[in-house]
Formats: sequence, structure tokens, C-alpha cells
Amino acid sequence: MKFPGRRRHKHYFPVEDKDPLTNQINPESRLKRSYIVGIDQIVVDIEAKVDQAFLDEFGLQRGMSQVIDSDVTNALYDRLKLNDMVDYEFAGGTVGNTMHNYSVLADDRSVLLGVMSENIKIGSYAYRFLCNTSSRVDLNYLQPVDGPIGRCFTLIDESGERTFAISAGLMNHLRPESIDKNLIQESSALVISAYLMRTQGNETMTEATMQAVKYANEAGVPVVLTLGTKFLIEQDPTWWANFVNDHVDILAMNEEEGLAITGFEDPLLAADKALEWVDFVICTAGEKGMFMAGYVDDQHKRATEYPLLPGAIADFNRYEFSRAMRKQDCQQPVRAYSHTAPFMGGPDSIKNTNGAGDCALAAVLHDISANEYHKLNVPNSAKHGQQAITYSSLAQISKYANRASYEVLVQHSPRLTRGLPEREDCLEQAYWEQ
Ligand SMILES: Nc1ncnc2c1ncn2[C@@H]1O[C@H](COP(=O)(O)OP(=O)(O)OP(=O)(O)O)[C@@H](O)[C@H]1O
Ligand SMILES: O=c1[nH]cnc2c1ncn2[C@@H]1O[C@H](CO)[C@@H](O)[C@H]1O
Repeated sequence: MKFPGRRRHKHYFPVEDKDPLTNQINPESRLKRSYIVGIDQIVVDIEAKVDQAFLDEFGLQRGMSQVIDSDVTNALYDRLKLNDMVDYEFAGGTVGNTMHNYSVLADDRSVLLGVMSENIKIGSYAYRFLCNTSSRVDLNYLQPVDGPIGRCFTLIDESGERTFAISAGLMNHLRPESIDKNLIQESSALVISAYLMRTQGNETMTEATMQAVKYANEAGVPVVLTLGTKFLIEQDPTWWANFVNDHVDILAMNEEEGLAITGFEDPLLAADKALEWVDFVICTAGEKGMFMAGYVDDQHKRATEYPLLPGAIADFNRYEFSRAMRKQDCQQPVRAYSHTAPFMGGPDSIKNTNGAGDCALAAVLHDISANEYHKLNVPNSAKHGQQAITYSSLAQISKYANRASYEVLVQHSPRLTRGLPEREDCLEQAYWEQ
């Protein structure tokens, strides 16, 4: 496990170090590993630049992720190929991207659950998915199916808006009995997306997801839900609010999805509302950066050393130096919020915003899993006197997540090709000495 956040920070020390003061590990025994599990509809993204007329021609609604039938799929595919419009074809899926990015950032194991074609031809979409996924993502638990995985036509217009057209193949045929109870119950987190609830006919993905959620809830493993697209949530916000309240511990959304589920346009108020249902909230807000909200026990709260920020909640970042806790573990829960502007104000030129939110979530998961890893291996550390769910403070995680998203913005795909640098060249030496 590579540790998250600012490296060379006073709380940052690799637990493998053979320092007798900080390392209480028996050198004979191997380090215990932590891992996270994610469930996804296994898809390959087929990206192309299009205009409104193109979307109209195929009856696609701009900005939405929609499932298309085989006639539309064939017509769309033929048209894209005929006119040589495909920019790239690369493994995708919102949770698949998150697992991949987590494994790249943490240099550690994540497990992806879903389906995979049992007969794979070189060059096929299934083959491409496997080739474009980090070798740190454990694919051994994928369920074989007799047919194709999904395809996600990622159509980007002049304004940068993305329209997803999903040709499902057998991506929704994951069965509940393919979910390994121990695998879920021993993990640091279970990651799911709202898309998994969009199934029809004989598709079993929703039941499989609910099975995994049940196992995680029983064992107190945090369930992390990413909302995916506002259109799904808008169809029945009350159902989603109830689902989140009953089964989810950590909620990741962008401001549009935040509005859809909470009714609040302001991402800070949306995050605050969602804290009524969950323990921790990440709300990304594009060029405005990112908001985080969580709980801390009064005795563990830590005041920020940064300027206090105005907003719909006055001085909302007052306790952003706190590590997040589950509400139920707090005797006197205090709400803590943080906001961070995009790293370096955002890149000069954005190559792609697709997957920036997935990558932010991967960074947050890295911090949560690092906490579990540290707890497993150095249980007596003073750090774990506080029953926190994160290794770092809200302020620190938020910076880390923004930094990770930046990396997606400056490349052409939602999946990171390499980890973050050990130290940022753009930051002065003094920063690293703190
Ligand atoms: N135009 C931008 N300028 C600067 N930073 C940006 C911009 N767009 C996104 N970011 C960075 O990426 C993060 C996530 O972006 P965004 O809110 O667009 O996620 P999202 O809509 O959930 O993305 P996706 O669903 O594609 O994963 C932001 O918090 C910010 O740090
Ligand atoms: O219905 C869906 N299921 C799973 N993933 C999806 C769906 N629609 C879009 N994406 C995925 O979202 C990622 C960006 O966040 C894209 O890579 C795309 O594959």
C-alpha cells in the first residue's frame, strides 16, 4: 500500500519501515492486506465527437446515460465506423474506472465483480477491457457469461457534454450466487453505482447488487454509492433517498445529482442534507472543485488552520482538519465540511472531463483503505485511539481527490495510466518540510 495524501507529512510513514519506534509489527509475520470490492456493469467506452443532429438522428437525449436496443446499436456503430468518428475504445464503467484508479493510486489490490465473456477473441471488447485494466485489479471473481460484455458509446458534443448510449450485451447478468460473502465481509469497502439498479426483464444485476449490499451491511463494511447520472435519480428521488438512508454509508455525487436527490442546488447544502442519511459525503462541483462533509466526535474535532470560508453554512470549514467518523461512533457528533478548489486552478487545457469524479472517489477510497491497512498492521497506534473511517483529515483528502481528478483532466481517458508523483514539482520545498 502506497500511502495517500501529502507524502513526508508527519503522520505519513510507510508501515513497512523497520523503525522500532513506529513499527510494532512482528518482522516474521507478513503484513495483513486490505482491499476494496466494486461491482459494475462491465463495459468498454467507444468515444466519438458528435453534434446535436447526430444525437437526434439516433433518438438520444443529450447529457443522459441511456440503454439502447440492438437496432439502434448496430446503426450507431456502423455510422461511427463508416465515418471514421471513433476517437478511442477503452475499458470503462463508472465503478470499473474507480477500481482501476484506486489500484493505480494505492498500488494495491481491488476486486472487481461483474461478468466477463467466457470465450474471448483477441481484439474483442472483452479482450480490450482486460488489457486496459490494471494488473492490481483482481478479476478472478468475474462471473463468466456466454456472450458479449456491454458497450458504452460516449458521445461528446462541442460544449464537452457527454451523452452515454449503452448497448448492454450481457453486462447485467451477474447473479446473486456469484457474490462471495467472505470477500465482501472482509473488505474495507463495497463500491456500487446507481446504474446497477437499472435492469430489465431477466437481468439479475440488481438482485446481485442487493445481495452484496446485504452482506456488507451485516458485517459493517462501508457501502459506497456513486450516483452516476442525475436522470436516474430524478425518476424517483424518494426511493433513492430511502435506499441511501437504509443501506449506504458513503455517498459520492456531483452537484447535479446532489440537487436531484436532496433538492438543494448548493453543493454544500446538498452534502449537508445527505449527512442525514450517511456518514460521509463527497460532492464534486466541476470547475468549482469539491465539497466533503462528515462527522467527528466532539472530543476529536480539529480546527482548521486555513481561513474560515463563508457559504450557506457560515464558517463551514471550521473543523476540516478532523478525520471522518461514523455518526454512530460519536458520543457527540459534530458535522465537519471542507471545500477545495481544483488543483492549480485546473489545467490550462482540459482534454477530458469524463471520469474526473470517478477518480476523485478512487482517491477517497484510497484514504479509507489506508486507514484499514494501518489499523490492521499497527493496531496500537495512537492514531486508532480515535475510531475514524479515514486516515487523513477532510481537508487533506479533499486536496488529494482534487489532485487525482486533475490527472484525468489532462489525459484522454477516464483511467489513470500512472500513479501520482512522489512529490509535486510545482510545490515548494517548504511545503514538504511541514
Ligand atoms: N472545468 C474544470 N476545471 C477545473 N477542474 C475541474 C473541471 N471539471 C472537473 N474538475 C475537477 O474534477 C473534479 C470532478 O469533476 P466533476 O464534478 O465534473 O465530476 P463528475 O461530474 O462526477 O465526473 P464523472 O461523472 O465523469 O466522473 C472536480 O471536483 C474538480 O477537481
Ligand atoms: O449505465 C452505465 N453503467 C456503468 N457505467 C456507465 C454507464 N453509463 C456510463 N457509464 C460510465 O461512466 C464513466 C464516466 O463516469 C464512463 O467511463 C462510462 O463507461
